[in-house]
Amino acid sequence: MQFETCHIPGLVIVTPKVFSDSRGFFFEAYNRKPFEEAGITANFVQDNQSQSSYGVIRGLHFQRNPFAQSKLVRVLQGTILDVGVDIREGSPTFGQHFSIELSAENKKQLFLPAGFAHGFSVLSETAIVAYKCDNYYSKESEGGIRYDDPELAIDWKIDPAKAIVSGKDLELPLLSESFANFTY
Ligand SMILES: Cc1cn([C@H]2C[C@H](O)[C@@H](COP(=O)(O)OP(=O)(O)O[C@H]3O[C@@H](C)C(=O)[C@@H](O)[C@H]3O)O2)c(=O)[nH]c1=O
Repeated sequence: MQFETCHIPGLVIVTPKVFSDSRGFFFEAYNRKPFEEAGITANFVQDNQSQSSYGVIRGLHFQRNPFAQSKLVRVLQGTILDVGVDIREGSPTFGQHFSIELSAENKKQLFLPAGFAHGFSVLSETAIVAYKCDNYYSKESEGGIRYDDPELAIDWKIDPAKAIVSGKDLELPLLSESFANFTY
């Protein structure tokens, strides 16, 4: 299992060790010990799974305290562009985002600690996404940011005319509306 960091502290790219043989392959998607050794001590309590077709963008979502969630995201089928936006108050990288292609083929996972807004776009015909969360779903604690906030300028790598976004997500506020007190 390989753990890599990126330009935003806290985000971790996890690449499993894959054992291939004549039957197919095997890998450990999660094992508490190496994750803890890599500094990921999240106590996962909920597993989610969604299926989406090409052009779907889900996000950008987060939950407020006391239900803020760390997430470990992977793809069971297809390819997505997974995106994390730093919304940690006082963070030097506040408002910056990181994106990475996660696919059933590359088997990469993205760990996002609490304090990140999360979203993904579907780059393949369909995609099944699975993610572990270390806090329970709480409708009352849900928050979000517009996926097409010009300030974030996220390239979702899909034709904007083909974007499929839920009515709920289209009504999300901009980063500057949610975090009005923050100055760059
Ligand atoms: C997230 C969630 C939703 N639901 C319900 C609420 C709603 O009726 C239905 C669909 O919810 P949503 O439209 O919010 O689903 P979705 O847009 O897929 O929401 C997810 O997006 C990705 C990007 C995340 O990071 C997740 O944390 C989550 O916010 O499922 C649960 O019962 N439990 C959950 O944990």
